[in-house]
Amino acid sequence: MEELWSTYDAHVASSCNSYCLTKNMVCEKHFKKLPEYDGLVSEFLLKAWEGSMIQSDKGADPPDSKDKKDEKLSTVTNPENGAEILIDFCDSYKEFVIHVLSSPHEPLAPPRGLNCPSHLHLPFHPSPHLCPLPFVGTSQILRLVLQELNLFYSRDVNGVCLLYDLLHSPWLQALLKVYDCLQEFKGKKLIPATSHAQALSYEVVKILCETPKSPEIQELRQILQAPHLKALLSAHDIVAQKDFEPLLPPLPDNISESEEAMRIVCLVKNQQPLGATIKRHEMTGDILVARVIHGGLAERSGLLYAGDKLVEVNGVSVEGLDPEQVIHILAMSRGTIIFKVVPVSDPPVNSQKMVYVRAMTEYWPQEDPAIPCMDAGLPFQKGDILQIVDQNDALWWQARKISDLGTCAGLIPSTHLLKRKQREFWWSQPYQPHNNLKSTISISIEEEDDMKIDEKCVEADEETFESEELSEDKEEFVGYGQKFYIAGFRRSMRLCRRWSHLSQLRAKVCGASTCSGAAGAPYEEVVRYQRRPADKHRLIVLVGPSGVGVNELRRQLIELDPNRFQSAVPHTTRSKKSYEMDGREYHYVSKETFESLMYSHRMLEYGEYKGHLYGTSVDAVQAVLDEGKICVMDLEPQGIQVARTHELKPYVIFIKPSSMSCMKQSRKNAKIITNYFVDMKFKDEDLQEMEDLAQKMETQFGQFFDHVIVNDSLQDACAQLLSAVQKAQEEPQWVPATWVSSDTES
Ligand SMILES: Nc1ncnc2c1ncn2[C@@H]1O[C@H](COP(=O)(O)OP(=O)(O)OP(=O)(O)O)[C@@H](O)[C@H]1O
Repeated sequence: MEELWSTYDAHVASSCNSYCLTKNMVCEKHFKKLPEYDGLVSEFLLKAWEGSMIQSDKGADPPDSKDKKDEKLSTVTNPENGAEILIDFCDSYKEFVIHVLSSPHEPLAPPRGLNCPSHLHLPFHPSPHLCPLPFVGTSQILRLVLQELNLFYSRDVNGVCLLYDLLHSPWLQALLKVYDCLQEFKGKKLIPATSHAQALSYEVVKILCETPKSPEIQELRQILQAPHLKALLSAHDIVAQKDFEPLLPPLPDNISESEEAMRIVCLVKNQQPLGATIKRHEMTGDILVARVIHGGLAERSGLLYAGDKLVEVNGVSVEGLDPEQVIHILAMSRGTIIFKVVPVSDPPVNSQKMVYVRAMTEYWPQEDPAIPCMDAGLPFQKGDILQIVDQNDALWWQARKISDLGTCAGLIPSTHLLKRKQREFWWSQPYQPHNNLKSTISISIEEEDDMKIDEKCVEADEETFESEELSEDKEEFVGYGQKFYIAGFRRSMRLCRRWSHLSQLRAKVCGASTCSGAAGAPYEEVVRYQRRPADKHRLIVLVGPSGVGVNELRRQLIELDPNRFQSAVPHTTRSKKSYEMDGREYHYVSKETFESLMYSHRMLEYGEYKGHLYGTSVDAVQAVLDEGKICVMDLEPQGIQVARTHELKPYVIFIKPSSMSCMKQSRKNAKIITNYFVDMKFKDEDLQEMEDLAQKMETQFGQFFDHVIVNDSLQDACAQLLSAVQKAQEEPQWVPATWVSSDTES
């Protein structure tokens, strides 16, 4: 019985309190508060509760648990019972509040519950004055509620303790005070007290100068003459003297019943574009709002929607006009533009979620005659991350660059449209490079030829080769003067990377593979990825034109902390030399094993050099990552696509040459590794070639580069590399969405 009651009490008590709160909150808007009712309610509840307890105590025998349901019923139906009185009172109190609010000028009658139980002897002094109420804040109401709760608190009513603590908490009180302040200001229309505050200030200063000096006068003069206050008053006057509220023309009196409902929209033109495009309806010839650009003036006004029919612009009827003529009227208008529109019956709702994509191609609206409005187009470059805000239109989406999220969105071609454009272009101009859309599909034969090394050189003296390779082996064996051995720097492997057979071999394998599967997609959906400390590290891939310093930087990074950074051990089919160890310089495997790795796409890169196969496998990279280290590898750009899997999550850093003049200076003593000379100095042609190649790489593969480092000063470049590698592992980065969706295998 007691358990039943306590639950019930807590419920009724909180209901009654919420009535008080509701009453006060509603009343405050219209009438003076009636504090006597608040006290009355609590007093009444308390007495009713005591009454009910007396009733329950009077019950002859303690009830059995099986009868609990019946008891609850009898509790409610017994007229002498406190619970019923409580409920009855709450109902009548609610009715009373509603009555007072709905008919404020009628004389007050006491609430029903307050008259009935004579044994409670409640005093009742209704306030005869109901007049408009000054603002009574929520924090004040809370204070009153707390006062009432105090009564319950002192008598240890069940559940009140908790409620009291909650309502009494300083954070709630502070929050409500802030809320009150905001509410108070919300209702106020801000009108300047004077539009000549600056002149007034000068006047005051003048008077102060003439009055006898005192510290207060001195201080006030200083304040009024401070430049920031002068600037503030000047800004105030500029705003105060302007009338920003456009005046709408009066509605005509003679609007017939049958006339379509019109909306008159008034926009104040500023430096920004209007943010809407128009079109002509093919059948009716009506001028319609085609789209409203997100974040633009029209969208922010909330008054124009795609599909609205334009009737007039600045009082000029648009009937029979071309969209261009309407645009001309808009362009000529200054200040306020008034549209008369027939609103669309069903304004479109954008319920799509925001999508982020990486642009895999570049787009220049100025060079695209098909764009509905050139000025509304959003130009972007390969690798830009775009926030797509609207995909309602099948052909033209709306997007922003994440580097510029505060601006209004722009039009970009949809995936479907961009692919169609690419197809049309390829069919129509097979021999021309595209002006505004450059393919992301793998390297063309012509350009690939530019990237591979001159075969004449490769066919140079084999003997020189052997002897030079041997001497390099020895040098490499001692690990650049260090006590540890660094794999993956052998000259044969590096030359092999550049060797033309690489692309030929890859062409054979990829004919049947999916390695260029997503190459044609103009946008790649991306998400923010933050590597958790327990996750494996991301693979670091360095890319750059031959001779730019990729290997030098990689070596310096590894030497900096060999326990943290490591290369993957490559595979080769050549036989092991006497001083070599399997798994240190290379993994020595048979041609069959190598080919099986190749055909099962477990090779990130591979090539042939002097009749032997060389390459780096996914497993070799994984082995480094499994040890908890960061694997740093050097890849030809064509290999990036293969490495882009959720398994390795590569972070690609492009090493870029600096300007020719800087390079001539910095590479004075540098040596190129070639297959025909050892320790050859850079010639001007080499540097020029490096620059050209870097440009080609950026144009073709720039969309895959997560970071670019210009290798001018070796020390700076190395510091930048270290910081980029740390960021890649520790800070959130944009990665393809497929890498993080758990069910997707890439
Ligand atoms: N910033 C720099 N300043 C001076 N010399 C540099 C700089 N960066 C690299 N070098 C030197 O340039 C030469 C070529 O560098 P490196 O061997 O790293 O080129 P690479 O990009 O790996 O080319 P490849 O792939 O053809 O081996 C080396 O002698 C290296 O020490």
